[in-house]
Formats: sequence, structure tokens, C-alpha cells
Amino acid sequence: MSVPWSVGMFQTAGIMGAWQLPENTSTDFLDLQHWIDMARSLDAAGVDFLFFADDYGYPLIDGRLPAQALRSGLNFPRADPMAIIPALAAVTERLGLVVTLSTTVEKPPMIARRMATLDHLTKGRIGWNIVTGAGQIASARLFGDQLVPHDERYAIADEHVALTLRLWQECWDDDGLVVDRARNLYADPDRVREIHHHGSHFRADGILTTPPGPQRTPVLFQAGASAPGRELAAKYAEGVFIAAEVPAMRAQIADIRRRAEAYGRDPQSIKCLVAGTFRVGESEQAARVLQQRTEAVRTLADAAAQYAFFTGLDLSRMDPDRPLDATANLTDAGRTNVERFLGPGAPTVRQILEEFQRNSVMGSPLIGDPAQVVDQAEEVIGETGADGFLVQPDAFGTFTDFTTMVLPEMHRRGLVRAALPGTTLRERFSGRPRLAADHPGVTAHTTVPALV
Ligand SMILES: Cc1cc2nc3c(=O)[nH]c(=O)nc-3n(C[C@H](O)[C@H](O)[C@H](O)COP(=O)(O)O)c2cc1C
Repeated sequence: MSVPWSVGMFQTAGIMGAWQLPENTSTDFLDLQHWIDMARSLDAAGVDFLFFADDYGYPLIDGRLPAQALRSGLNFPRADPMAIIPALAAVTERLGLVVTLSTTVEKPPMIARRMATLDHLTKGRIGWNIVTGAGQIASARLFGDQLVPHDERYAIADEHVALTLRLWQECWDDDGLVVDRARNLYADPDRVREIHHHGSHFRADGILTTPPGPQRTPVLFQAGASAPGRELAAKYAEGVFIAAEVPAMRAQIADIRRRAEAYGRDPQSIKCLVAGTFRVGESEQAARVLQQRTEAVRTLADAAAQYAFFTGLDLSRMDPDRPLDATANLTDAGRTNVERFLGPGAPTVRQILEEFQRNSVMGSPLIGDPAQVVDQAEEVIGETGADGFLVQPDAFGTFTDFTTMVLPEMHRRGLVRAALPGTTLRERFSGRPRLAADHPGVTAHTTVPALV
């Protein structure tokens, strides 16, 4: 736990909040101006970063997209957030930009090159959210691939990140790019080198052709809280996104920090951000009315389709009066939202559906006037040991309620920084320009002979 808190903002390149409400503007997500306006206002508000979740997958039940997912716009449709990022970099000065790329779908040199390019274009404000893929069943089908079993996806992710880090950390020295016209020397052959990686899942002999940007390696985030997900976070993440009930989040954070210590990392160097919904109004009454309007547009059928997206499980076919079967956790889709509902005092299937109808994956909202929601936020941070929030969009798909009502109250209490230090995302997020000295991207670094 640390003060000041880090504050990031959650989006997808799709519809957000309760799109059925007339005030919701997220239906403009295919209009670049929608994103430009949002990024500008977040830049002015001084939050740490704007984050885009992403996935090639979508809800799938019995091998088909359920009609309900289309009707209600559930994790469908989606655009590609990577295409939006450069435009946002051009109209903002301080805002960090964090984007998701899956280690199951993308190959290491592709991620390394795109992220290194974006590190330049954003002037060191880019971050990578490492995931193995929530909607992996639909994604594998779309790509014509076999569904890779859950734990193997994480083994692939581990090797993927190790290789991608080598491409960022080892191929170029800081002074490899010379651009000396008098000496006719563009890049120095003594300061650029091949890496060689021959692993179980990847093989690479070559060079990342993009020179390092201001951060060299983008800030590394991770999301996916199953046991192997927490292991991946403990090894590589600088920031982790979590969403669950408070006791579960406390346990997840403690577990990630414990595992990080076993990797020789400072456990406090991993910042854990709670995915928080701030349902705020000028008065508690106004906030409750907004919450009711938001809940009213979601049905139990919506909840079932969305649960299927995250877990591959069809709750609508299960006995509503019993808890999930313990074997549910053998699913080869995401497991965070299965593990979350197992164990002592486990809810029934009906209760899980009702929880998903209200809050989907994000846990209970903080509801009230600005002072009340910030009181609740302080409690969540105190009880979980988290380091800040990944703020969900409001009911209208934007962050206006947060930036105009909640953030000023956080500032008044000294919970967030008055001014952002440094210029890069990593400087602001963790106070250092590059990966920490105990990060495996640095400790695993071996000096490789340069080109001759
Ligand atoms: C705030 C937050 C953001 C997330 N963003 C993504 C995302 O962009 N893409 C994705 O595939 N999974 C994302 N996840 C994780 C998924 O919910 C899912 O748990 C994961 O991809 C599957 O891994 P698991 O088996 O460890 O749960 C996010 C989770 C949280 C809490």
C-alpha cells in the first residue's frame, strides 16, 4: 500500500458503461474524436494513464456467439486499440497509454517492435498489459488454432515475456544509434547485437530492428488472477490489475507479493491496482438512482453470456440452487472468475448470475457522494494493501463523474499526486526511468557479443 495512489482509467475499444442510457457516448467508439476528447480531458485531469483492455475473443456458448451478446453488446463488437494510440499520443503530453497484447496470439518480435515504436511515438508513455487471453475459446477458433490448455498458455506467456524482454534489453546499447553524418555512421555495429533464444515454445535468432525508446522496455502490467496468472505477475509485472471481492483481492495481492519475493524482487515494487467502479453523484440519493438505472438495463441472460466469455461456462444450464461444481476450475478459458466463486461459503449459480448482472467481473461499486466514495476507496486500499485504482468508466462510458467529483476529493485528502513527476510513464508510475535492478529483464541480461 502506498500514498500517493496510482490512478489509471479503464477502457476497451468498444461500448462501455450502460450503452442503453441516452447519455451514454461510448457508442461513438469508432469515431476517433471520441477518444481524442477523452484523452485530452484525462491529460488535463492529471491521472496516470488510460488503459485499453483487449481480446480477439467474444462470448461463445456451444461454439456459437449467443444472440444475447449481439443484442446487448456484450464484449462485442470491438475495434483494435493499438490503432488509436498514436492519435492519443499526438494530442496529450503527460497521460500514460497502456494497451493489452496477448502472449497467446502475438509473437514476441511483433510485440517487441510495436511497443518499441510506440515508446518513441509516445515519448516514453507506453505500457503493455500482458495477458494470456480472456476469450481464448473464440479467439483460438477464429485463428484456426487448437485451444491451448490454460496452464500451458501461462507457460508460453512466461517464455514469451522472457524473450520479448531480451529483444528490448539486449539488442541495442543506449548509444547504438549514432546518426553521425560526418563519420557516415548511422548505427554502431559494436553496439547492436543478435540474441539467440532456443526454448520450448519459441525460437529466435536475430535483432529487434527498432532502437530503444525512452523507457527501453514499456511499463509491464499484468491481468489474470488465476494461480499461474499470479505467478506471471510476480515474476514480471510492475503493475497488476485485479478485480474481486475485498477479501479475495487482499489474498491475491498478498500472494503476488509473496511470490515476487521468491523471485528476488522487492514485493513493494509491484503496484496492485483495484478495478474500481465509482458510482458517484452530487448526493448519495443521486448516485443510487444512477446505480438503479445502470442495473435495470442488464438481464440475467446478459450475465450468463458475459460469464461464458470470461470462463467458457454456461451458467444458464446449471442447477441455480447449487454452487459451481469444483471441476469448473478445470476450464480452459479464464479461471479468475471461477476461482472467485469456489471454496467455503461459495455462492449458488443463481447468486453468481445475480452478481454478474450487477457488477460483471468488477466487484461491487463504491456508491455515494464524493466524500462517501472516497471514504469507501480508502477502506478498500486499507483492507487490501492495494496501491491505487483502475477506474471503470461511469454509466455513460466516460470518466467525467470521476474527474469532476471524485478526483478533486482525492486531491483534497492528499491521496493522489498534485503534479506528476518525470516525463515517462515509468517515472510517474514507479519513480524510476528503467526496469528495477532486481527485475528479471535486467538480472537475466547477458552480455552478448556485438555484430562484427
Ligand atoms: C482490470 C482487468 C483488466 C483485464 N484486462 C484484460 C484484457 O485486456 N484482456 C484479457 O484477455 N484479459 C484481461 N483481464 C484478465 C481476464 O479477466 C482473465 O482473467 C484472463 O485473461 C484469463 O486469465 P486467468 O485464467 O488467469 O483468469 C483483465 C482483468 C482485470 C481485473
